[in-house]
Amino acid sequence: MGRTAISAPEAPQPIGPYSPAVRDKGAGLLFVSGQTPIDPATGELVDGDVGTQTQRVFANLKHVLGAAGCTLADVIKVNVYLISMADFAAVNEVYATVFEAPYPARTTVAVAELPLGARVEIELVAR
Ligand SMILES: C=C(N)C(=O)O
Repeated sequence: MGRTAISAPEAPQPIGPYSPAVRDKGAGLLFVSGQTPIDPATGELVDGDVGTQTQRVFANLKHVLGAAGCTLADVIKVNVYLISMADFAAVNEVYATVFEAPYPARTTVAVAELPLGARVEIELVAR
């Protein structure tokens, strides 16, 4: 199997049957599962607005990337899921503090719902 699961003890544990990240050795890519704003200390969503939620999501993503020996500088593609495009500007504000140009490619979509009632979920591809 070309799939190597990455476990990330400092990140929230998966809330379903998936791995925090999977490395594809052949392609040299790391696929990081969508992170929601779960506080790993409590296992619950952080209190606060979408900006606070986005900060928590990136903290979680950094833990998963770190467990795979990667950083945000290794990220090439980002998928952002929101429950409302009214949150787009607030998410971009946080996003611009965590990535530097040249920015990864990115897609942002609004969906009907996210797990646990989160306002934002973000997944990554890194190399
Ligand atoms: C939170 C997730 N990544 C999921 O449920 O797929």
